[in-house]
Parts: sequence; C-alpha cells; structure tokens
Amino acid sequence: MSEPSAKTPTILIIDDDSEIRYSLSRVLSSRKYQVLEAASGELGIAAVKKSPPDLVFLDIRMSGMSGIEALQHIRSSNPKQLVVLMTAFGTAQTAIEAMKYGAFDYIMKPFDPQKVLTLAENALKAHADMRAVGEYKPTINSEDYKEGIVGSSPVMQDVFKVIGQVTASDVTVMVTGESGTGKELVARSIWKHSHRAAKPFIAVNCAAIPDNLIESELFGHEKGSFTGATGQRLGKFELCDGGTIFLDEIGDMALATQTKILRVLQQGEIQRVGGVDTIKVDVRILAATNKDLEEMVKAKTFREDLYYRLNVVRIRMPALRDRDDDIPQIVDFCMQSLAKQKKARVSKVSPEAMAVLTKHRWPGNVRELENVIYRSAVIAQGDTILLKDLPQEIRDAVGASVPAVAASPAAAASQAGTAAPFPVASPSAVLSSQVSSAPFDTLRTMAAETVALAHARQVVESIATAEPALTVERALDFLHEKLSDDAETILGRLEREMIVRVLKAESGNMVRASEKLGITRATLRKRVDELGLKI
Ligand SMILES: Nc1ncnc2c1ncn2[C@@H]1O[C@H](COP(=O)(O)OP(=O)(O)OP(=O)(O)O)[C@@H](O)[C@H]1O
Repeated sequence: MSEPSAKTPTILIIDDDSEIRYSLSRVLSSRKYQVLEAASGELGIAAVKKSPPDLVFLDIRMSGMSGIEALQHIRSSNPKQLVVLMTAFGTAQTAIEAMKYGAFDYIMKPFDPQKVLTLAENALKAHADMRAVGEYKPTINSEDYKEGIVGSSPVMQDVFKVIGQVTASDVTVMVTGESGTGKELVARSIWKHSHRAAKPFIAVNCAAIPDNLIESELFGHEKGSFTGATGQRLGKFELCDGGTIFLDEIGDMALATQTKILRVLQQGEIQRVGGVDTIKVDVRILAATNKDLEEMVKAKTFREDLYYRLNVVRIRMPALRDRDDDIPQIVDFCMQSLAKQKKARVSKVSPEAMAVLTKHRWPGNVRELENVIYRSAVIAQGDTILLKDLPQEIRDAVGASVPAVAASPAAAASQAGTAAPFPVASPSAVLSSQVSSAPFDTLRTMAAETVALAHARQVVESIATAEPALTVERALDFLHEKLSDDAETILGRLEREMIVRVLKAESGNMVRASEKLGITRATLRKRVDELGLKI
C-alpha cells in the first residue's frame, strides 16, 4: 500500500471481494484519485489508523468483521472520517443502519460508474468544506443565557429592558409578535424574575382548547355541571393561586370567556362552571397574541375593556428577519444546547451555510431556525453544518445551490415507486417537498428521529409474516413493550406518527385532517408547529 500524496485525494476501498476492489478502483482511478485497497475490515481499520484517507468505500458484508462493525471502529477513532457503505442489499434496514452509524452515504452493487464518481466528488467536497471551516469562534457561550432568550440587537435590548421593568410589579403584560418569536419565553422570564417565582407559572394555549372546554379548563367545574363532569375539578386559575398565568393566543378566546377573564382582572375572583360560590384568586395575568387585537376590537370580536386591561404594558417581539444580526448567536446557542443534551455534536457552521441562514426570511421565526439547526445538526456528518446539510427549501429560498447528490438506491426506489420494505420516515421527511428531490437528506433525518420505531415496526412485521394468525392486540403489546424503553413518551410518538399519516392521507388539508384526528384545526396547527412538521 503506497503512502497518499498531499494533494491528490486518497480513497480507500475496503472489501473482501477482489473483483469489486478491482472494478471500483478502475472507476475511481479514471479521475485524479489515489486509490488504496484493503481486503478486510481489520486491514482497513489499520490503514485508516496509519494514514486517514479522504474517503473510504466500505463493504457491508464481509467475511470476518462486518462493514458496520468496521464503520463503528473507524468513526469512533476518527469521527470526521467520511465513509460510503457498499451493499448488495438495498433495504431500508441497511440504509438506516448505515446512516445511524455515521456513514456519509451508501451505494448499491452493482455500481453505476457515474454514480460512484459523483458520490466520491460530493463526499470529497464535503470533506474539503469541513476542513476549510477550520477555527470557528462561537458568538456566544450558552451558559450566559440561562433564560434561553438570545439576542443582542437593539430591539432585543429594548425587550430585555422592559422585562426588567415589569418584574417588580404585578402589572399585566401583553406580548405581541409573529408566531415563534419567543413570546412565551418572555412571559416565563418575567415570571422567573418576579416575586411570584416560587409560585406556579401556568401557560394556557387558548387556541388549542375548544370553546366548550376552555371555561372549565380555566375556572374549573362542579360535579354534574355538564355531561362528563363526573367530579369537581379545579381550574388553572385556582391551581395557579399566587402565581402567574400566561394566556397564549388570547385573540382566539371566545367573547363569553373574555368576560370572565375581565372579572378576574377587575375583581380577582372566579366562579367554577356550574358553581355558585365566588372564589378569590391572586394570579398575575400575562397574555400573548399574534393577532391584530386592535382590528379585532374594531370588529367587536375582542372586548375593548379587556383589551385595555391586558394592554397595560406591551412588549412587541420583533420578527427574526428584522434582527438578522442575532441569527449567528441563536445558531450557536442551538448547537451548544444540542451538545449539552448529547443529541448532536456539531459545533461549527460553514461560512456559506451561515450566509444562507442569515439571509433567509424565517417566516416561522426563531422556532423555524431552531428546527432547521436541529435537523441540519442531525444530518451533518462531522462537527460542522455545511451548506448541503441545510434543508433544500431554505437553500432554494435564498438561491443557494449545492451540487446534486448522486442518485442513491433509496432515491431510485422512491422515484420508481418501489417502497422500502416498511414505510418509515420522519414527519418532516414525509410531508416535505424534499422527499423526491433529496431522499438522502430525508433518510438521515429519518434515521435520527425514527430509528427505534422503525426497528420495532420491522420486527412486528416480520412476526406477522411468519405468523399470519398474529392479532393486532399482540402486535400492539409488542410495540408497547418496545416503545416503553424509549425516552420519548409512547403517546407522543404515536401522536406524531398519526398526525403525519392523516395529514399525508388528506394531502395536507388541515380541516379534513383535524376532523379525522378529532381535534380542532387550531390544535392541529399548534401541534404541527411544535413538532416541526412541514406541510
Ligand atoms: N430569542 C430567542 N433565543 C433563543 N431561542 C428562542 C428565542 N426566541 C424564541 N426561541 C425559541 O423558539 C421557540 C418558540 O418560542 P416561543 O414558544 O416562546 O414563541 P411564541 O412567540 O410564543 O410562539 P407562538 O406564537 O407560536 O406560541 C422556542 O423553542 C424558544 O425556545
């Protein structure tokens, strides 16, 4: 094995099949690559240790050490090493395994020489881009932002000042701004710094609770006050006594409920639904909306007296596009949070990717940016988010292009309509327009988000095939047992899965999907946003 030269990119082929090594080596040598070969996983690991090549092509099935095992060894000693797995078995299982253990991509035998070359080119470009980033100086240290509100733009400085001013009193505060600008964060910050910090903070999303339930939710109810009221129940105001209640999306509150909120503000008292007693409560009210309340007052859909009561102090949250200087700080904050939670280990962003992030208009504001960073961090292979790791729709929106990724087996399968053996996909993947154009991005997101569920489902399916008499109950029992071990709650994961499926079946129609799911459209909208689903 000859030593790699400094300039020519080196590619190591690890395969126990000499014919494959020969043919792949011929294809790659037709470009200016220096090709090295290793006939087993063990020899390959030794070669990488001796002198890390720019790229490794690694066979998944070898006698002796398997490709996945070799991949784990290689990536644990050199997390930045780019590896493309080669497989004769293009199942979703293989793809998930490959991406889970950090392969850059996978390619199916027999090889299409053009695809091999494009894949090598893309991988080497990613490698070069990562190296080019070099020293990266984070703009902030997340430890300094215990509140989680990041930003040093003048508009955000003003927000911080007002937060400071309103913490000393019990004044009602109205936080306005587009969705995802941090209204709830601000409300929490006011509470944390107030004399009520030791008492509860309860956030109520008025848009997510159906009109017929909101009063019971807020004020509680007496036994028998309506069908289903089988016992007495305390509402949020009573539960929050001494604390702070945050009425989010207050513009969605029905007029009848608005009247009762006014009573709390004026007299500090509530009445449970179906009750006759007046109950005194000591609760500070903070409210938020992304609606134009002034217009609603004019249209008489929002009570004017309540509007003035709530609007004693107004904090206007700026849209992210109006403070794009804060974007690098928020990006660094998100990456550091991910590292702290051990969810991803990216710590850098390439200048090209950062340029796109700062140029994008961010209609979903910080929530959207946060989701994009989380998604890109999962997709990124090394410690750096590169331009190619950003979602295609973000790149397209600012007109930034990256070379097309070689058509992968997964791409071929999805385009030909030959579905993977089991239909696993992340919500964003299923619903995103990227599905057909960038299936590999999709696959990486998918590998991170749903790998456990995918495994469970595949096992259930294989049991069902082997045992046609398998009942749904038994399959569910099995899934339950499997899912119980996972960090995310079972219902949370099932809810996510169901929302994705129903939205897909209804072609993204929110009204029809919410009817099928048995929730309001507003609740569905909120869950879609919270789960970061793209529709
Ligand atoms: N300045 C910020 N720095 C860091 N993270 C932020 C900032 N602003 C918002 N976020 C994050 O963005 C997400 C959305 O924030 P939040 O829920 O407070 O927004 P919102 O305006 O209340 O949204 P909605 O109107 O949809 O309820 C949260 O995950 C929050 O942590």
